[in-house]
Amino acid sequence: MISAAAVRVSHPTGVLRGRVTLPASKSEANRALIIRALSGKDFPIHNLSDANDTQLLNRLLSTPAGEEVSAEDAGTVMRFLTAYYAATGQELTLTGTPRMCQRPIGVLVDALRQLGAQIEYLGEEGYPPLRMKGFEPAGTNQLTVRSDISSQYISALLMIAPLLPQGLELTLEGKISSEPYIRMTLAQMTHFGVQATFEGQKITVAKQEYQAKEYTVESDWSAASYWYSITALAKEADLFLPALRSDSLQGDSVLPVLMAPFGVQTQFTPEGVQLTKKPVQEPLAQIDFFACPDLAQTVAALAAGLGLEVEMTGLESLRIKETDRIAALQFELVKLGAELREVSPDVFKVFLAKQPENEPTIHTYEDHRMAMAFAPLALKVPVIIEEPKVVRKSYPTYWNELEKAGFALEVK
Ligand SMILES: O=C(O)C1=C[C@@H](OP(=O)(O)O)[C@@H](O)[C@H](O)C1
Ligand SMILES: C=C(OP(=O)(O)O)C(=O)O
Repeated sequence: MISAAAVRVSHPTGVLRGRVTLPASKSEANRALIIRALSGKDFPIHNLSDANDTQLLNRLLSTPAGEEVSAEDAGTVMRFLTAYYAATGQELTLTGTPRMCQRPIGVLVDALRQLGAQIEYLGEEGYPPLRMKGFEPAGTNQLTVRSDISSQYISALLMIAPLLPQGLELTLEGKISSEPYIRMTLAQMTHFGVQATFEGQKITVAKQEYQAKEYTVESDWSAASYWYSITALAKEADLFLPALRSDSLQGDSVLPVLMAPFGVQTQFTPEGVQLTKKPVQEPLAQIDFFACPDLAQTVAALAAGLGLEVEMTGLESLRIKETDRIAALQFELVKLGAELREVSPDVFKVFLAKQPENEPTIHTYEDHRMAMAFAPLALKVPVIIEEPKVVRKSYPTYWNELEKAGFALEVK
């Protein structure tokens, strides 16, 4: 099924009970893998994600790098490896899918060049592919970097910071987008014995050594969002999601608060969370995704499915992800009878526009989150999801889990 051109998804009863398996967080896993490689030490990383983004990075770090390395469509792999290969002075070409070569990397390359990395653009200035040509410390440890485009540049720089001759003093310029991911990076560095300070717009990391220490990756809250949406759209739902914690490092663990107005009750237990369907409350007037951009598609599709009009802000970074996610949402929501319109600069609103199509076919734009965010709508009308294999990026077992939860899947 995973290789089919499309899959028709429906749910005969609308009633869901039981236990769901989630992938481990690819964000946490990929940080642990980079830190382990930088430490030069060996230690176990438990619950490593089976997501392609993580499997790919693990493979690339555990075999000698060839002349050309592909980060495929994985943003963290591309950005974290750029800094890793720079700091370790490796000479090779780093590239990715055609879409990856449209995702900007100039902020990171500029910063690494200031530190002494020799990096050449092989295509368009500011974008992969990159030719990594070695590292000669430049004598500066003070950098100012824009923080309003992608937090992945900052995380990449922070992880190599303790290896630099004088550490790093990083001043963040502008709004700090996806900030919880920066805090996740610092928390994982602390776990491995590296101290840093983050005050206002300034992050300081002295030269230090990473310590070997076991690490257990938490389940992925971004993946959990699809089960929140399923719970909200179901007639009745009681679902258990294992290995999620209330003291999570992941910013997407804001879901219990975000999803309560949509009628999802979250109960934490020592083993994970129990989701229960409740009546929809007064929905939030406006939801800001600046700190949790990966939840935007889930919420936009859910609002359309529930027939709720919701204002969304903080969507700037969506244009440079796996696809232009704003454009993708605008094209696909129409099929569900909704419209995503920019009502003022940076404020988007899901409007209810017309009757939904009978059996909409959702195009997924090589974006895992388009497939996963729209499949839950099968609880309202059968939906056809194109290119279902896209889920392998972060949640390869997604379709099996839907089947276990009573969804009917028919390969097209
Ligand atoms: O650091 C990370 O693990 C991530 C940071 C976020 O990207 P941006 O910082 O580019 O918003 C997020 O969207 C992505 O899925 C994972
Ligand atoms: C944006 C994402 O990933 P990345 O930037 O790491 O490709 C994502 O998983 O939604």
